[in-house]
Amino acid sequence: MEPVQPLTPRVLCSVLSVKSHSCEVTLDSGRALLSWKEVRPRRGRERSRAGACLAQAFQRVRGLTGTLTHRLPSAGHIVPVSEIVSVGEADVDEKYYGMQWKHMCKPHAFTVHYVQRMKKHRWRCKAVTFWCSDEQLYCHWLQALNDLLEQLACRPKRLLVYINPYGGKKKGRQIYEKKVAPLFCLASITADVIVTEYANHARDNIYEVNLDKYDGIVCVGGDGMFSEVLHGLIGRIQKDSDVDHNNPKIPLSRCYMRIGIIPAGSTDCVCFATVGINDPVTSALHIILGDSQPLDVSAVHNKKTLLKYTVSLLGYGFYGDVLKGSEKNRWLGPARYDFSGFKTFLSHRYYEGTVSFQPAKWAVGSPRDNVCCTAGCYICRQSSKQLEEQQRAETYGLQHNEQEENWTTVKGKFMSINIVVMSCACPRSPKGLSPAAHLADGTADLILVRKCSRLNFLRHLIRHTKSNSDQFDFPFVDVYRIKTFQFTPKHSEEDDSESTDLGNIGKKNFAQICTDHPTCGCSQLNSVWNCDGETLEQTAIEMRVHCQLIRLFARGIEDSHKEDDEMPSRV
Ligand SMILES: Nc1ncnc2c1ncn2[C@@H]1O[C@H](COP(=O)(O)OP(=O)(O)OP(=O)(O)O)[C@@H](O)[C@H]1O
Repeated sequence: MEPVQPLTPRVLCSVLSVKSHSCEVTLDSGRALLSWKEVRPRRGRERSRAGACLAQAFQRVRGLTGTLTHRLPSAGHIVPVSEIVSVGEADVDEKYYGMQWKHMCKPHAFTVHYVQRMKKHRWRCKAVTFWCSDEQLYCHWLQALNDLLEQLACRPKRLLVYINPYGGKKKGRQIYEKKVAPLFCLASITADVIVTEYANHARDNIYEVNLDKYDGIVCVGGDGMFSEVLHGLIGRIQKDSDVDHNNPKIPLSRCYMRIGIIPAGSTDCVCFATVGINDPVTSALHIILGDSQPLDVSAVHNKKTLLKYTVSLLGYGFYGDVLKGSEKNRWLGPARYDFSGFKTFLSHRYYEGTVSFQPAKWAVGSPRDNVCCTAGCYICRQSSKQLEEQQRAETYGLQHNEQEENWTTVKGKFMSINIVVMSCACPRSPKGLSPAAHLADGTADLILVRKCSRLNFLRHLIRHTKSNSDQFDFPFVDVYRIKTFQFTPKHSEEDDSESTDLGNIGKKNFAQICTDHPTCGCSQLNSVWNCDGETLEQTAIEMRVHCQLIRLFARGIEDSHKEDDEMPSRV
């Protein structure tokens, strides 16, 4: 005979005390909700024994007779169990105990730490302490809450943390120690911390470390640091599964280990676009809750060599030049991007080349449909289903041959060519470069800005900063939803290096001079690619989007209207 399991009640309800107020506290295991609400004494009726007793005790201590009920707001609090950070025995302060509970036997208290949503997607960890006089009841509550938390299998227990001590304002280590480590400790997460000693330390370390020990990798730094971890993890997974990532046509193995980003850089674009804010505490809480957001990754190749992976921007022309210019002025800190942006705008360069791409015909959305990617995005979920079907088909040898699908080619002179895998929203441009781009739909948005006047280009740029204007609504801007892309500059590197033509050599040298003296008005032949904040040496590239290749400890940007509705009221 099977042992009989003790029956845990689906709903646990008790009158406990919160900050000297009697509250009806309910734990609904079925719906995984914890709620508490003040017990209001009704006129002409007696209070519950425990409630009356507690209220009297506090009234006596504080001399609040007759005023207690007026001081309490009536609305309650509801916290999903999935948003509880931890539950633990509370310190029963001697002084507090002596003063307020002296008429009772020994009080017992437990504290629930939970996520509270603030404005603009910011999260904070709040605490509420529940008091009761009955030890058995107290144990029952602790047990019930901890049992429910134990069932949340998505929560990480052991993390590998890389800190870039030189990213952004060089506060990575401080941010981790002061804001993040205490929260991890509260949530009983153990972390192995590595403070990087050189660029690419994290990437190289990921190739060597035993990843089975960890439930996730966390990087403390900016987009550059995230990119390091991304390259390390994707590279490691391909190596372990014998996939040649230098072959641009080959499907890559997906990485199921999640990456968390604690923002501490000059640009925290990936964090901002996946969480909605670059705030270390908010990101730490998303990690603790075990959020999981799939993310598309594009692989950029030159012939048969992998150059880089990108999750945000692959930009040629304006954004390539801004990055190149900013690198000369690193000493300016984050202000280097403004300075370089201004200089690049004044130089007003355009570049010639041929763009070819395969449109994502199967995609559910389009770049101009105004459907933004939010937490639980319908479009990304559709892609997850399609991806599963595709994988199933591949298992049965029914491979889909995309080589045969049509390519579109555009030749011309471009101010900028941007391919964005996500919206690229950041504090400066809250909508991003392509507001309707999705995090995990297996596509990228290609934005072609053809040669135009300086004024028109300025108008296009300014629209990125306004929430109600369409930056694509110009005759010189085209936007496409794509899955693969190729670019051949008019003056390819090979032509330049192999050519012995005197005219070409002269042109090349002249272009070099003019790069350093942009005000002379002649055009530099080629720009550089800005690949998630790093320059690529090659200009002739091909790119392919890999649907949901990695996962982040994030959930996408929560709908702010929904967020306001869900914002619990205070007791
Ligand atoms: N210990 C280290 N010393 C020097 N460079 C490092 C170190 N650790 C990491 N890096 C490199 O520093 C670069 C910038 O890091 P990070 O992104 O954290 O800061 P940032 O100020 O935001 O820079 P970015 O301009 O890339 O946004 C990354 O490319 C990373 O590879």
